[in-house]
Amino acid sequence: MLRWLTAGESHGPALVGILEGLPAGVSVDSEAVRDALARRRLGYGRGARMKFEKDQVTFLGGVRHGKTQGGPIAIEIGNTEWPKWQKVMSADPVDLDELASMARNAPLTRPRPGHADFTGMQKYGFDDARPVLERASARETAARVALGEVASRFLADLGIQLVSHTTAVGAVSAPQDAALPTAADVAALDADPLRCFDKETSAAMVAEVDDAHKAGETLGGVVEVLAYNLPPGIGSYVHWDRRLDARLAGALMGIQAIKGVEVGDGFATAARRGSAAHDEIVRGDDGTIRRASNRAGGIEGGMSIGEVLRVRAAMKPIATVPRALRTVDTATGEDTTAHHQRSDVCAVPAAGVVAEAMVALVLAQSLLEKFGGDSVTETKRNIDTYLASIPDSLESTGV
Ligand SMILES: Cc1cc2nc3c(=O)[nH]c(=O)nc-3n(C[C@H](O)[C@H](O)[C@H](O)COP(=O)(O)O)c2cc1C
Ligand SMILES: C=C(O[C@@H]1CC(C(=O)O)=C[C@@H](OP(=O)(O)O)[C@H]1O)C(=O)O
Repeated sequence: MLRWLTAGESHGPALVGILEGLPAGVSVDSEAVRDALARRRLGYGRGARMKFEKDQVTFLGGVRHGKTQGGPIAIEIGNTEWPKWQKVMSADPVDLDELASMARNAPLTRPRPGHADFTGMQKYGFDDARPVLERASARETAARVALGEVASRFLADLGIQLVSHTTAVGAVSAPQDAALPTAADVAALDADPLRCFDKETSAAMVAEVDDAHKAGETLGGVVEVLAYNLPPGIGSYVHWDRRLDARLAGALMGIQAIKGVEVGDGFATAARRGSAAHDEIVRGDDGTIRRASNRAGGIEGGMSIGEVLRVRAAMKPIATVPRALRTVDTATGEDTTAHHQRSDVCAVPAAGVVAEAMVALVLAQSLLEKFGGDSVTETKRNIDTYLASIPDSLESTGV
């Protein structure tokens, strides 16, 4: 079973991610993880911290000479902000008088609506939102992207490629019928300020971010993740928690600020009549069975069907709004406005990279559940044997 965990605070010394259950023989190194993390920092509308902070990557275990070894993989991502926060975020007790004199340590008692601040204080018994926001912060997604990159390398060894892109920022959306980007388009997507595949839409998104910034506002949007060459039969219809769509939805929903998930045409499908909603099974020119369309987004009955997997996640606008929202000061009881320092205006492009990482982890987990394997070679052999065992009468796309 593939499982993963992250630990660490936004301004602590480092984040740590652990991935357990990946076979041996996956090619990955620090540079690959650094590149993945650099992609997460991209995007028009991100805040000051993205410009001056660097992600310092160290493998602490599980990889030797550029190959996974089959044991747990531990990756540390150092926070370069740490020197400024050493006292405030020290694990060991510190001189309280010194701490009291530090502006950086002033208790955060004006909880921000849309964040975990207020309820986190209630729930964990804090009189300061600092410990809440330190762990609730999306800085943690750096650890997920690091682990997701290792999972992506495994998928690539099996011939499966992932692509993520931005389909909406605020009220600006890419055309519904726009062509889907493929693995060959990833460099172009990463070079686009919003990671949007449609140039005209991207320019409109830049203008939308500029406008929001000027108005002291923030923006959300929608990202899409595509998986190519996924074999049919990953996941299962037999039980709710084995459904691939359920797992993907949970993983995407588990990203900070994601408030909606769609598989395939999702909500649009709900408005269609049945005959225009599903993907007819037809015989292609080469004689194999395929789908006449892919409205389902590559999943039926909780299983991959061999068509392109397509999932979307909707992100709410950044909650630390410069035009500060109303709150109550928990120290004085007075009505006030929320705490605000620096913040992103829009982090949708970064959320796409995080969503891609979560999809990579879930697909790797579901593939390993079906095919197992202690080495990548063994997993690959098991996939090939399964595909070869499907009778001619059932041969379809992806087989
Ligand atoms: C990549 C990424 C970057 C984010 N950056 C910020 C930020 O700079 N400021 C902020 O207030 N929220 C930011 N967020 C969102 C908050 O972390 C999120 O709104 C908060 O955790 C509450 O959302 P929840 O109710 O879904 O947990 C970011 C989210 C992601 C995915
Ligand atoms: C640090 C990252 O994102 C942070 C996520 C975040 C939040 O509230 O989620 C708030 C901001 O942190 P700070 O308040 O320290 O500037 C972002 O910069 C990162 O993505 O690496």
